[in-house]
Amino acid sequence: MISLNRSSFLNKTGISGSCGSFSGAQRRRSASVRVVASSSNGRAGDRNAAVLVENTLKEMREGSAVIADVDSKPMVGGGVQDVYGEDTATEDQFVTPWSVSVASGYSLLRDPHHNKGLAFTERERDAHFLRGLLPPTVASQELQVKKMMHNIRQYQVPLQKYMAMMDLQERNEKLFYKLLIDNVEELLPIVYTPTVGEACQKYGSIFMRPQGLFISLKEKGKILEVLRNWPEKNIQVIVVTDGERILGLGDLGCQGMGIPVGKLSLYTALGGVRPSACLPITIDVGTNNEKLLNDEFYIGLRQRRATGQEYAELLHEFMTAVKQNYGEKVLIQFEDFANHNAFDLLAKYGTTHLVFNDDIQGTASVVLAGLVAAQKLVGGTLADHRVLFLGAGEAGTGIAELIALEISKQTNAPPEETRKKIWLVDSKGLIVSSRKESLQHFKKPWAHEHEPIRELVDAVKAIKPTVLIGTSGVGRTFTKEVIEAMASINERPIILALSNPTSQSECTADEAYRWSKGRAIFASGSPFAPVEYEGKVFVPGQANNAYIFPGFGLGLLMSGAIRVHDDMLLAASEALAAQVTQENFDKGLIYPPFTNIREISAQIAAKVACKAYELGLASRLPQPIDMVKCAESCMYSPAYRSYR
Ligand SMILES: O=C([O-])CC(=O)C(=O)O
Ligand SMILES: [Mg+2]
Repeated sequence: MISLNRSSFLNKTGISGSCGSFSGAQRRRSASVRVVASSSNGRAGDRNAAVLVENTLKEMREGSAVIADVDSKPMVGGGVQDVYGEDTATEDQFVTPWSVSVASGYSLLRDPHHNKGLAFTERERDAHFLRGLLPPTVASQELQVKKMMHNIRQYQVPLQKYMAMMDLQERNEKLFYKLLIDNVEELLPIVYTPTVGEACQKYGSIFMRPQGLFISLKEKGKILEVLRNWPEKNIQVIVVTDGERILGLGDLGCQGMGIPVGKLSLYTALGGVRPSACLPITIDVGTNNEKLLNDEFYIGLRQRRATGQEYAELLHEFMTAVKQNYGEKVLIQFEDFANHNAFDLLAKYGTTHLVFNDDIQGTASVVLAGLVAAQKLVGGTLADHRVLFLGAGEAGTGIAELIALEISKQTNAPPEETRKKIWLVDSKGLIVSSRKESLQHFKKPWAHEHEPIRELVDAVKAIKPTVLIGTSGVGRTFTKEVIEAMASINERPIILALSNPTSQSECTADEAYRWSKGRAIFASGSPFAPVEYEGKVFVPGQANNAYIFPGFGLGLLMSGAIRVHDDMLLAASEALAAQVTQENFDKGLIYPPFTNIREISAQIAAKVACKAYELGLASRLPQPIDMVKCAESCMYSPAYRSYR
């Protein structure tokens, strides 16, 4: 192992003085540079490492170094500048030495960011001390993909496929993303809903290696230190959960970690954000899930959930530490918090941090996109619709609000008026004004004048909605009677069963098509296979926020946005709706397939970034001329790089 202090670093590299391609900020920070090269084999390793350090520093000047913080492309800008976090660096990083690790030999094979397995070329095997550590054959990345897909398809049980994918992510990150990008439709249900839900339920017993950062009540007062234990310094997106409402599966405590990990792998695969810029975090304040508390394999704090001031203080320390450590342009995505915290956190930090709640805002944006697109199939405008929700939590009220906002924009009517087209049913029945006093604050705008109605089917008959949306988290609640009632009112009823995973879906695709006699325009949160009904094949759409958040986040990062604004959500919806082709409409689809998701994400990112500039919320100047090109050019590529 070799450590170079500042003077030998500068002497050896010749960086002092002109500083080559290093920027002013990097130069200032060079006082804290420590270059560490390690090898597994003692003195020979030291010699090898010295050579590597020389070479790497040379390559760093040329901008082509194989160093731990660099993925194939920097997020924005060029050369090595982003490696040093020029835009996200805070004063504090001046006193935190960061190190550039040069892995070689055995440690290179064990480093998931750089490992290529059998794809290391002969020259690379010589140059990086890999001789003998690999069998003789050299394989292409394409062959590796083929082999991995073959292996994954052998597994009958989805959870086994999930574990194989997680194992790959920990072993060879680029191959993991190549697999996911090239086989997105097949692998999305594995690394994401529905399988990720089962993985969270069984997280303790399938736990092998920790992923992400765990911040529990034990870390109170030390969260900044915990953040600094994470190896990557240039973080741009954090997905954080407290595990209280994981999909529609309820409180899974610390085992909710599967969700931030899964969401961030989509940030990279679907949105092109560098993996090293992504940080999954689970905040563990306990769990009220008795089964987990009594499970000997449970990995979290064995106590009931902290609430009130204790909860608020921990969250506040977290939010403060994130800003202090990563600056104000790090995107914090709240995921799968329970209603009572989700709305409060968004309101509390929406004005001081770059925060986005995927369940409230991401889901709203994807559903609005579907409804905008559906106008091509049903005719008319959004303002012609009456919408009924089953479920009045984050997703339900979030979607309702965004629809009302869009109709207001289209018609110039105030939201108080446009909200009247939208009705919600919760566990007590239709939300009506006579219930107003006892309602949680986020339900109050939806308490319209009407007599109380207990059952969903009666609400359908009374309200006569054109659109029925399930956000209840309770499976099989769109019964035959409910769907038949929708079909008797509408020629083409729009039915969205959004709860996840599949077990919690309000109805299946088969039920929606069969009970509506093939007339429903149907989409669901979790994927369903195509359905054959009376000799015709119906392909259900997937109304999942995965269409939105990766491109939305990319747009925020591209523009250096400092706050999220509702108009950006509307822009994302319009961009997504515009991607639905005539061919998709001909199949009854209101969403494009996931196969082209990276192009779709680039379009969404471009529109979101444009809106950020328009609203004066973008900090990255000058504004790019061609936003789509800019989005595409800063997307991460999973292709192997050549290590000279
Ligand atoms: O994760 C998903 O599939 C969608 C989502 O945010 C949720 O259901 O909470
Ligand atoms: Mg969610």
